Amino acid sequence: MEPGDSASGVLAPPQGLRVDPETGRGEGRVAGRRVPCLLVLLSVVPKIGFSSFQELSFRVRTLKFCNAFWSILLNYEMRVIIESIFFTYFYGPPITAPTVTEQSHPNPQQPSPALIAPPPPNSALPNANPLLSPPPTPHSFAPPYAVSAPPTLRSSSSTTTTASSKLGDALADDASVFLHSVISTICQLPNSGELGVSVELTAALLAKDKLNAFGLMEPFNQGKERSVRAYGLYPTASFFNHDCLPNACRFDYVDSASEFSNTDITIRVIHDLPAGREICLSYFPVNFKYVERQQRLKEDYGFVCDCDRCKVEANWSDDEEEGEGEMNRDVGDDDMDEDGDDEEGDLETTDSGMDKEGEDDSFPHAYFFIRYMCSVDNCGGTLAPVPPVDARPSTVMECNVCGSFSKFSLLLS
Ligand SMILES: C[S@@+](CC[C@H](N)C(=O)[O-])C[C@H]1O[C@@H](n2cnc3c(N)ncnc32)[C@H](O)[C@@H]1O
Repeated sequence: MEPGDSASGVLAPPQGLRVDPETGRGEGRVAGRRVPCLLVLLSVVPKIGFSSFQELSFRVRTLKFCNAFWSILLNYEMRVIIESIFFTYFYGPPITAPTVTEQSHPNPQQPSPALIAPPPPNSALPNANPLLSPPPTPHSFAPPYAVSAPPTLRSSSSTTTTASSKLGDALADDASVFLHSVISTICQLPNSGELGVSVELTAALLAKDKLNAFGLMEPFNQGKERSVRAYGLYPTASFFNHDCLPNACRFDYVDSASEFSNTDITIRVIHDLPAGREICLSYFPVNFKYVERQQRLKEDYGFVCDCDRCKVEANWSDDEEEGEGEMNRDVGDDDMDEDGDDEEGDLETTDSGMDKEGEDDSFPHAYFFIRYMCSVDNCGGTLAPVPPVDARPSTVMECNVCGSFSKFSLLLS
């Protein structure tokens, strides 16, 4: 740790974390200095949260989690668009000096100004209280395990441009036409007459917003695919680009049994990073196969991934893909017990977390799977070191999906 880093292992702002242009990917988060793996990069409160409507019970439970979590629900689409407008008009200026650590809802009695106001009492929307009426339809478009943010929502050029000019050309489909009509009726935004909300803007905001949300997932269940229960928008966390071999990962503690359960997220690095290294998350569990990953990224995020792992796996046969799990274990038996290389040392690490010399060209990420992928069946979670407690480094790795802990022996050996 360095001066300014907190005793609980949070990276000192703001020099620790930059936002830099990344060729072909807009902007991305970059380590402003060497980041040791035990540090928490970000710990952030959602500016806006909303239920996925897939689980009615969750809506009730969010009230318990956090009073400041915006829980006045209309329906999903309605909330998305209103929230987006709110962001665009009121949070449009770029996040120039990111708040690296935000206190979790310091005063629930005074909701954050980021929380959008409920509609006026004379709202024309029928059944506005979600606890009284089921949602009209579950949404189908938001990805179930993802973080993403459109560059334009809070891009560096957004300070002076109007909302419509910075949102690009989203297609005005039926949903946006409908939403626009609803908004026009009920959404009494300050200055709305002056700013105007067109159908195109509505469509663009809808498209942007769905890329911005972090899904807060169902608890891990080995036999069941996890679905999203709620979404949160965490603007300071929205600059992380995707990599299929991430060097950081996201944790939330919605289901924590303790009194501290809430909708905050933390981003933690999984291994040491040199200054200048881009910091990436995986937008889905790391055990997804190549074809599945590419499809997800294309459909949900609009890009073709050409990360190091994809470059290698693009040439793999189906057999190799199928045998991946087995392969990992084989390689692990060879590597784990003997190498014990020291991540705290000065070796240049790749994004598989291994020093370059030790990598196998045909399967460079074997090392990543051994060290950083959870070994619990069907989990696919990423392991990150638990942050220090009272400035004492921990020796434990935590899985960001199933929450299991394992010994962190290699790093500290
Ligand atoms: C969460 S945002 C990340 C921040 C974004 N780059 C920006 O400038 O605002 C996700 C979007 O970034 C871009 N992106 C993220 N990872 C990428 C990657 N590995 N390759 C290409 N584009 C990527 C895609 O446009 C994606 O929809």
